Amino acid sequence: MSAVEALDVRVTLGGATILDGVDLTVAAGEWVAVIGPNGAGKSTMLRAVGGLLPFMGSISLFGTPADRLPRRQRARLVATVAQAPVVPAGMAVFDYVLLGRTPYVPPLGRESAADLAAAGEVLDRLDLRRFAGRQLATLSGGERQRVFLARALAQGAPLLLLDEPTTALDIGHQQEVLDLVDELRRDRGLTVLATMHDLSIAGEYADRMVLLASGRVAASGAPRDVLTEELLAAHYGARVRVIDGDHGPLVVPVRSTASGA
Ligand SMILES: Nc1ncnc2c1ncn2[C@@H]1O[C@H](COP(=O)(O)OP(=O)(O)OP(=O)(O)O)[C@@H](O)[C@H]1O
Repeated sequence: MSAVEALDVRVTLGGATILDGVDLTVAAGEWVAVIGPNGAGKSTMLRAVGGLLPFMGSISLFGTPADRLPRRQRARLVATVAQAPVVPAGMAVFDYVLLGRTPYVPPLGRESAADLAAAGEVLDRLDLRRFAGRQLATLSGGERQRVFLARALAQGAPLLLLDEPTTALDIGHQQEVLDLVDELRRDRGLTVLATMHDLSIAGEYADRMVLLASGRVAASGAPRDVLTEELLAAHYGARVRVIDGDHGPLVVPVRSTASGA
């Protein structure tokens, strides 16, 4: 069964067509990276899959049409890390991560010992325990980004939607976070749909890629089929060399000869 099956998804915002008939399938346990230039519609696609905006067409999650999933049930299936999540003012890191357990807390009830343990375990795995009592607002951008991921992981959902999960992270933390997500994918069969701007990193971790351009799928397939010099020139206007890496193609930007010495 597919974790995500999106067919002919169309989104209009402010009178403009943002997604213009996008098809996207993600098999359970797969990691699919959505790439494409700024404004292509990557975040919009993730938000449609996550139920965060209205769309036309159809999206099914684990075989159930998304619009038939009650909110609470959807939250047990899909966890999203947005690009810039709204952070409640004055909230401590542990309490924020604990919000991930909301879909399991009975109405008017309190978090159980298991919920507290789940939040603590994620903090440990992301090496964030020392920040547990700190106010979220006092963390650095990269620390905060890992806390956002921690909250999503605490949700324990089988589908993880990541919108640019590594933008604020240094190279070591980028690898730490993506390796952890990959490990969870192997251990728990987690499915990952992620927008990613770093094409080499996307190619190393993703099984498949979908290249969006102007709200349509311009290419999709294995990283080596999508990360080609021709496609990247055509859709990003980028001069790059693509070289073979151990785990996928590596994309190296090349300076224009006209501006070189
Ligand atoms: N509420 C809105 N009204 C009008 N246009 C919108 C609205 N929200 C988003 N857009 C436009 O939709 C397009 C796609 O936005 P989206 O955030 O999905 O792009 P993206 O591919 O994720 O880009 P980036 O790489 O810059 O994050 C952009 O041109 C954006 O300006």
